[in-house]
Amino acid sequence: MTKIDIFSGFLGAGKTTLIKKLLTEAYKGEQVVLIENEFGEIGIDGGFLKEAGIEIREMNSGCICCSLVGDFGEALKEVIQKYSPDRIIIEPSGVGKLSDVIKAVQKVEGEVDIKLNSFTTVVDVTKCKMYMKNFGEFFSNQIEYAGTVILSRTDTPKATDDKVQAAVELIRSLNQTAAVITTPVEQLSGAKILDIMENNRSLEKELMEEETCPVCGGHHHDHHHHDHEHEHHHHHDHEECGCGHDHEHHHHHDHEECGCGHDHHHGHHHADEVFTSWGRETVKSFSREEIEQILNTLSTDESYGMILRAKGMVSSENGEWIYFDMVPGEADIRTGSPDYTGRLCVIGSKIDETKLAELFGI
Ligand SMILES: Nc1nc2c(ncn2[C@@H]2O[C@H](COP(=O)(O)OP(=O)(O)OP(=O)(O)O)[C@@H](O)[C@H]2O)c(=O)[nH]1
Repeated sequence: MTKIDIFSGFLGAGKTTLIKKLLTEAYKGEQVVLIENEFGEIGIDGGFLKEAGIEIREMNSGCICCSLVGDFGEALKEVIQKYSPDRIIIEPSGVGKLSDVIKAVQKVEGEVDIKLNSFTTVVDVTKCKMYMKNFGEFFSNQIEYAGTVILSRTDTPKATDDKVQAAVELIRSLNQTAAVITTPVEQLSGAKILDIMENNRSLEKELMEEETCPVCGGHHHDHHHHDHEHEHHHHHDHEECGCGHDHEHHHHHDHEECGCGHDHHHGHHHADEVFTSWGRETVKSFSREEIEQILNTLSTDESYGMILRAKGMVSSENGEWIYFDMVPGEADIRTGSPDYTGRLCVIGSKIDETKLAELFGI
């Protein structure tokens, strides 16, 4: 039996950071396979995880949701047959829909020995409101279908109590049952996080399970079995055409774009209609100051489009490599070991690729 853990989350939310923590603190000793579905031209996360000895299968393809159902099922079966791992971690594209991933896994559930173990969504607490407003279709889906929501960046000064509270309320408006983790993740052990993800027990439920039930006064073990268990319902119920899309309110006209033969119009957007990724390989060297400047420009200058994410590794003049990771208003720049070539990736909405190339001077 292979357990499947899905970690969804918008671009830059902190999925990889969380997965790394769980790999060392919670999944130790287990045979784990990570399946990533990167949106973008370059799968930048692949490298370091590969170094950690973990198998990765990347599927860089434009039509994310359909390709998920297509290659994804095969990839999943192949991995299970080849490795029979204890666990498979799926990190879907940041702009994918969690419901699509869940459906894709359910489709192979009958064919191989797997258990859909957990669906977790990482949400950047500082951007929750803004993303929900601008990219609700993708962002909200990830929250709606989550068993656990983990707030990231609750450790930063921007995350005031009011802000965290407001984010929790927004999340609650979409999902009443998920456990929402608001404690900064570094204060929790990986094992603790895994326990929350797998068991998602509300305090109410824990109280119910105590020897003397605070509600009925009886003992729940042995003969007294009351029905106080509130099972969580994940939304598994729209499975019609097998392409992984929700066609509930859609009429089937004759538009065939993504190969699944169904109509995805009427307010239903593919990630690649809304988000663009711009990626380059480059041998150009940059100084730390240049990268700082560029990232600052991307954060503040709207003429480049609505930039959601920039990430890369480039060489610098002194032989060191500069690694950067940026979400609007927040850039992490560090040095690291040389990579096989310099890589840049910028993701956003309505981005101006020509201007981006000019900005990076390539
Ligand atoms: N301060 C703080 N930084 C975080 C937290 N989580 C993630 N980050 C930082 O945010 C950046 C992006 O994190 P990743 O883990 O790569 O995010 P991701 O969701 O995997 O990103 P994509 O793969 O691009 O979708 C990195 O620089 C992380 O160090 C957090 O809880 N607190």
